[in-house]
Amino acid sequence: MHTSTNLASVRSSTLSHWMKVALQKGKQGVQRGERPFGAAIYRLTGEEVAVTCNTVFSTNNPAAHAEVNAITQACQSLGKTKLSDCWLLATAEPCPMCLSTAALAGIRFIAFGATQAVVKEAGYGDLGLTGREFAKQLTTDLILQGPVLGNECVSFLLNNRKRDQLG
Ligand SMILES: Nc1nc2[nH]cnc2c(=O)[nH]1
Repeated sequence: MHTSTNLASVRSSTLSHWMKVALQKGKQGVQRGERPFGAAIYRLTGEEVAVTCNTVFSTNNPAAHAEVNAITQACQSLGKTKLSDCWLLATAEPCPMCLSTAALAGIRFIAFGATQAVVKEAGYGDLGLTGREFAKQLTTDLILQGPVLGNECVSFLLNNRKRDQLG
């Protein structure tokens, strides 16, 4: 796992731009009553493949995290199950479930905004293992880069703290 170097040679300004798109989608989700998480998938060439938000509430599906939705949508849109030529952008550090899904899809490049500590502070699911800790256990080589657009992503989470008690 690498946390600072960008081996996929995408400019940090490009990552910030992609993160803004994910953040915007997360904000749209909040307006519809969803939890404050957005994600996006871009090809290394710069092509936008998927932009999604958390839909746990509207689908009654605890696995409908923004990142899992993005991976599902990207695979369906590209008609394949491997996304090894893609970046995954997530407004918050992906949880172990999302990282597992990304690894299964062959994703090697992930950028996140807010850390798991902020996710926890905002009252959202803490599995006791951060994405960064989990990534170290994976046998796949993963670049997990963050924070990207950290201040904006932290504010987004903290301004939308959990009010429900449903997990
Ligand atoms: N990264 C991330 N963490 C979450 N915790 C609860 N929902 C989510 C989500 O959609 N994404």
